[in-house]
Order: sequence, then structure tokens, then C-alpha cells
Amino acid sequence: MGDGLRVLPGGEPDDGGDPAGAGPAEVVDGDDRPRRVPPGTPVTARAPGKVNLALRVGGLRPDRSHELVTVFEAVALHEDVRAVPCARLECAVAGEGAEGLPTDERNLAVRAALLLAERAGVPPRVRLEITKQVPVAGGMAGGSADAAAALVACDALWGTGLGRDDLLALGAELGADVPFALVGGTAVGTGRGERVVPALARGTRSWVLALAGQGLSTPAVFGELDRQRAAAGDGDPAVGEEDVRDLLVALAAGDPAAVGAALVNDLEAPALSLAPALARTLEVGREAGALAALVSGSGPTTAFLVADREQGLDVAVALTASGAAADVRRVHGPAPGARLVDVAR
Ligand SMILES: C[C@@](CO)(OP(=O)(O)O)[C@H](O)COP(=O)(O)OP(=O)(O)OC[C@H]1O[C@@H](n2ccc(N)nc2=O)[C@H](O)[C@@H]1O
Ligand SMILES: Nc1ncnc2c1ncn2[C@@H]1O[C@H](COP(=O)(O)OP(=O)(O)O)[C@@H](O)[C@H]1O
Repeated sequence: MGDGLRVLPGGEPDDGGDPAGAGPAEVVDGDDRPRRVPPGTPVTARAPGKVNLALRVGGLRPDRSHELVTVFEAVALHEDVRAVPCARLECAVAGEGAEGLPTDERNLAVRAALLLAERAGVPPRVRLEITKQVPVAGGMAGGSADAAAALVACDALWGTGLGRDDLLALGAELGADVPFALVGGTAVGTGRGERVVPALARGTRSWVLALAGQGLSTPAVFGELDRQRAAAGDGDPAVGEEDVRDLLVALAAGDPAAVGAALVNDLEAPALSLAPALARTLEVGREAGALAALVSGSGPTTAFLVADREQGLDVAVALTASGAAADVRRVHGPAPGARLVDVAR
């Protein structure tokens, strides 16, 4: 966690919310004492990026997305969205990959604010200031984290009185990964990935993330999986929670080696097909001693599970020195879902 920052408990599941227009958000000040922030006060919400510890992809659904079962882990690489009163809707983006990002309705945080305003029946008056740490189009759901943080921040700013379940439903409309960015932790996702249930996971895990120079398109990676399956003559597999059972057992036991052995990603082969250099990145990290390695979601970020700080340093140095990664981050998981934070200014 960064300097001068306090975590505020706005993100507890199912807080119910107050009646519309009467809902000060509860936050904690620098002495960890609860404090109520009335609507109209500038607020900052923070949401995590994620790694899929398991991602099993089934067939196409009528809505053209894929049925899947996944185990998400939120990691401490986060997005901050500050919501400031404004006469209209404005958006500014800074940080990792900010240059290429739209600040109009194509931005997921803007879409989240517009959707929340429409459903809550309030005018969409806010300036959203996004600070990114999660790589854009990296398979770590940074855009989804921005959407989740915008929902939480605007909900507090406008005092909409919507409850946690309402925000989760809005999140599912915005994208398959948005509900998980609200929930955080370690959780099982089913359906399109939008139905999220927390998993029993003991301990914390250390990750080295290898960032790629360029992003990968999520629809293109799913499309390549379909192409590969069709070429192999494979039908679409049925997927269910039994496909991630070994991983859930390992997480419940808090056994890093068993967790490493159970990591799996059906999007890894199509991601490697579209970005072949990632095969070497995985190899370099494995050779440097990582317990396990996989492509994060649709890629191209690769994630290396490491036993401790020393192993993490070895893997990070090997990835950087070999040129197999454009950049590296060392993070831990699980991290909390979208919540208000008090940034000292
Ligand atoms: C693959 C995953 C793994 O967690 O995330 P990323 O690795 O990209 O972050 C997710 O399934 C992505 O979630 P998200 O990026 O929110 O997806 P959406 O915005 O809802 O959909 C973007 C596109 O991804 C494809 N898609 C997404 C979810 C799903 N269950 N099946 C799909 O086929 C569709 O082509 C869809 O048009
Ligand atoms: N706030 C945002 N942050 C990142 N990407 C965004 C955002 N809003 C819209 N997008 C678009 O969504 C696409 C992928 O989003 P992102 O969540 O970064 O990657 P991924 O889906 O691989 O996890 C990007 O190509 C980008 O143009």
C-alpha cells in the first residue's frame, strides 16, 4: 500500500445501503476511526487487478460470450478512481498505459458512471480522475477495475442509496470481470464470469508479473480458442466447478506447491498462438525457479507464483535481464475488492 493512504471499509459485502439521497459513505480517517463522508464530498475508490488461477472455457452462449468457470485472485496492483463534484461528466487518466486510452463513453469508468446515474435517477455530474497501475489490455482486468471503482466512488459522491447487490448487477452489465473487481479476494466465477462466489483460501501468495510491450484483444483470444478447437475437431467441453476442484482444495489448504500444480488456463494456448514470444517468457521464469507460471487471463501478462521474496527477486531479475519481459511487478494476493480509500493530500 502506498504512502499516506488509509483503507476505508466501504467495500464490505452486502452493506445494504441507505435510502436514496440519504447515504453518507462510511470511511476511516488517519486514526482508523470511522467517519461519515456526506454525498458531495470528493472520494477515491481503489480496485484491484486480477490473475485467473484457473480458467476453463466451455462453449458459446446465445449472447456470443463463452460459458466458463474461473478462480480469480485479486492482486495488489490497483486502480484509483477519484470522483470530484463537477457540472458535467469529465474524465482524466494518468499512469500505466494512460496515453492510448479514451476519456469519453468508450472508457469503462465513464460507462459505469453513466449507467449508475441512469439507474439511480441522478444527473451524471462528476469528474473522474483515474490513476492506473494495471497494464492496459493485459489480461488483468484493469478496465473492469476502473468500472468497479467508478461505481463505488460515484455511489458515495451521489449518495445514491443503492446496495451492494445493485452495484454487482450494474457491474455485470458493464463486463464479465466487473463483479469480481467489486468483490476481490479469491473467488470462483461462473456463467460469463460475472457470477462470483468467494473461495476459501488460506494465506497469501507472492506473484511476479511479467508485463508485455503490447496488449492482446480479449475477443481475439477467445476467437483463436474457438478456431483451434474447430481445427482439432474438438467439440466445446462442458465446464463446471469440478474442473477447478483440485485448485480449490489446494487454496483451502494454503499449500503453494499444490496451488502451483493446479494452475490452468484454457486461454493460454490461443494467447501463445497470437503472441508466440510469451512461450519464452514463461520458460525464463520457470528456469529461474518459479513454482509455476501461466498466462494471466487472455494475456499477454504472464504470472509467476513464487515461494518467497528471494525467489521472487530471482525470477524478476531473470525476466528483466533476459529481455523476456518489458517490465516486471512483484505483488501479493489476495487483495480486497473495490472500496473507498482516504488518500492524504
Ligand atoms: C478473459 C477474462 C478472464 O477473466 O478476462 P481478461 O483476461 O481479458 O481480463 C474475461 O473472461 C473477460 O472479461 P471481460 O474483459 O470483462 O469481458 P467482457 O468485456 O464482458 O467481454 C469482452 C469480450 O470477451 C469475450 N468473452 C468474454 C467473457 C466470456 N465469458 N466469454 C467471452 O467470449 C467476448 O468476445 C466479449 O465480447
Ligand atoms: N479505463 C480503462 N482502462 C483500460 N482499458 C479500457 C478502459 N476503458 C476502456 N478500455 C478498453 O478496454 C480494453 C481492454 O481493457 P483491459 O481491462 O485493460 O484489458 P483486459 O480485458 O485484457 O484485462 C482496452 O483495449 C481499452 O481500449
